[in-house]
Amino acid sequence: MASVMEREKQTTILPPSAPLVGRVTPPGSKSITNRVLLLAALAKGTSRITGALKSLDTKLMAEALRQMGVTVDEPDETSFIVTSTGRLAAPAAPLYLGNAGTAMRFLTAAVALVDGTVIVDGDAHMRKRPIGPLVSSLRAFGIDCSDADGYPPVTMHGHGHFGSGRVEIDGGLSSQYVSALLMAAACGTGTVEVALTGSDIGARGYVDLTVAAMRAFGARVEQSGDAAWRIEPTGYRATDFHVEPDASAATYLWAAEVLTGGSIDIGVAAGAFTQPDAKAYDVIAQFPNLPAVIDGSQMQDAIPTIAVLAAFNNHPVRFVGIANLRVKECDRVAAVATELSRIRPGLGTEDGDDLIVASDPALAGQVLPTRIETYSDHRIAMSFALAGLKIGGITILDPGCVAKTYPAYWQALQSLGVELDPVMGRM
Ligand SMILES: O=C(O)C1=C[C@@H](OP(=O)(O)O)[C@@H](O)[C@H](O)C1
Ligand SMILES: C=C(OP(=O)(O)O)C(=O)O
Repeated sequence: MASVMEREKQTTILPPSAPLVGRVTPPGSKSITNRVLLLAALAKGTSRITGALKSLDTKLMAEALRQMGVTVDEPDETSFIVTSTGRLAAPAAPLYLGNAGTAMRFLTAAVALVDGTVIVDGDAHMRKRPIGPLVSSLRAFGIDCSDADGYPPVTMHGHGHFGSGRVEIDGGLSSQYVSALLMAAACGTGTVEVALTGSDIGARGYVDLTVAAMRAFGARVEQSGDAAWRIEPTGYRATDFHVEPDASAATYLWAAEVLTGGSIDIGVAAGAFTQPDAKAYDVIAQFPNLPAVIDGSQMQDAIPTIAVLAAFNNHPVRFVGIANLRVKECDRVAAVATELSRIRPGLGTEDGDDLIVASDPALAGQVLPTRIETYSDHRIAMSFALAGLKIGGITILDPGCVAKTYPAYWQALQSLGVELDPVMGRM
């Protein structure tokens, strides 16, 4: 066994000798938790959020809201109780959002509702993730804000309201820009129209998720045509809200099930999710005959999962529509190609913005000692752990990075009978 000193630095997966069988419920959805935390903060009164995700990304959102005078209580492991005046107060210090894309983007628009100056910042990774299109769109709408050459930190000089009229946004790099504007727009002085310009948004399902959450908190938002939304200045109404489990987290369990020929009950049917990544279920279910070409544009966070699965497929797989993966927690196109090829040279290659996984069913059962670099990216850690279910010697470096969205991930694998060296607790 590895020494205590090494515990936080790595963990090695021992391929299970039997199919994985058991019950694991994924944690609450990150996307939905961070939407409803913000909407509850913009509503006057008390909202009880149950089934919520408690992880780095949602704790950073909750902390930022507290800095702006909102009371966010945490009575148990899966609930937040949010009490607000419906207004966000100017914080005494910059808001620090780590590498939480949802928190960074959603708050960049929402802090326009503050009467005063707010700095919205993240960690070194976030400072490389573009915010320029959102900031330019806010500026063109008449909101006084600036960024650092298209990247965080953002400095906002808010006037206590969002204004009214038409705000245009290029959501080509991130759908989160569109969601951010939509959520802030219900706190306008009049009707706001949010209109897409430029390239279409990749994962539209996330915008649908935003609209659904807004409606649950009393907003009136209607889609006009394919590329615009009209939002009435209703503000938000405090509401009790139950968050569904995280579909991206579910992809690791679905993949573990098909890879080991097991049976993992995640407590919710794939068809019951409202999040876009649930589309991955139908793809994963086709293993070991995954489609030869997979369009990842509508299930982006599931692509590292499916790419690792593809390594054991019966034939190669080309992933298309995944250029946005280059601006996630790390450049996931490069990271997946590099780390697959660390397992076996040529297993993953980049072709423009596409990813090609060569696939080799004979990998299963081999011992190929490999140290997987995770680039502080939870999804690289969680997806490459799947390779360790079939190949001996897979070591995941910095396993604690799963804390971003799935702090109990290693515990979940262990509860299904997977042995880890060292044994891992909650991150
Ligand atoms: O709106 C959301 O909750 C999310 C949108 C997606 O990001 P982009 O819109 O940047 O593609 C996704 O990758 C992210 O994990 C969550
Ligand atoms: C891209 C992701 O996160 P975010 O953009 O919210 O940081 C993710 O969770 O895979």
